[in-house]
Amino acid sequence: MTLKLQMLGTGSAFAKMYYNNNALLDSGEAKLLIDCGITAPLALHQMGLPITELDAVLITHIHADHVGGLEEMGFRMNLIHGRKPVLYLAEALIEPLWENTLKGGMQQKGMIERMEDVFEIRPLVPGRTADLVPGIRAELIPTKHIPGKDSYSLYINERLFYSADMTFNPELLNELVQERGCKAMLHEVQLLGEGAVHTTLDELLSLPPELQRMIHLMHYSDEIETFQGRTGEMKILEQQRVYDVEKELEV
Ligand SMILES: O=c1ccn([C@@H]2O[C@@H]3COP(=O)(O)O[C@H]3[C@H]2O)c(=O)[nH]1
Ligand SMILES: [Zn+2]
Ligand SMILES: [Zn+2]
Repeated sequence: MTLKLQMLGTGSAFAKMYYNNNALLDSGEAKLLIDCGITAPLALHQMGLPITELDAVLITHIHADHVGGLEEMGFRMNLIHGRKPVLYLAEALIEPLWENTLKGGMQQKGMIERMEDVFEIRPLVPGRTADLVPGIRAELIPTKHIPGKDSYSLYINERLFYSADMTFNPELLNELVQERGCKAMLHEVQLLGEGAVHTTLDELLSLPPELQRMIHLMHYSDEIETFQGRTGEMKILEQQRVYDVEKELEV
């Protein structure tokens, strides 16, 4: 079973040269979308991938570059295709995603009163590996991003770490490699400024070279071109390129 990765976008929240940092994982048997930001429907359209081809969506946290495309996804799937998209998310995100994000645009008296009326909700328990779609299982790992807002990274198929949005956590990265057999890391990076809510390039460059070699950078700002050749042993994920995870991303 070959796991393929295609980033719909590799941009940070306010990037204008890249779509939102949302990922398509294809196991050959099923397709999982990780996060569905504002630009995700447009990116999928440009990739020529119908939303009906997605077997499930997993949400890591509630920022618009990670959930801003769910209203369109929900309405199109239900109103045009007569299907509820499968939505995986931590139990702690279910209520705020509906009450604070989706309800405003999607609630319709007598027709759509709850998120369950437009999505097939599949709650995830952090720390427990769940079978998401055929060929893809994942464990939610609570990570620090915005104080007071829940946010989760992913450990996929006991070999691939997906940071989502998080501040620097070298202990976690070391533990994943040394104790859990991690073979590749897709990691967000903030290129400029202090890392208040993200992980900075300088922080990642402080990691040992052998760990850096496992890291592929994503969720970056428009300045990324000026950082070519300045990312140590780390590579920069290319937007919409299809990667064979084992052959091209694992060390
Ligand atoms: O305390 C805060 C809260 C938010 N922000 C910005 O808003 C963005 C929201 O999406 P993001 O998580 O990809 O990136 C965040 C940052 O760019 C910030 O800089 N500091
Ligand atoms: Zn983000
Ligand atoms: Zn965020």
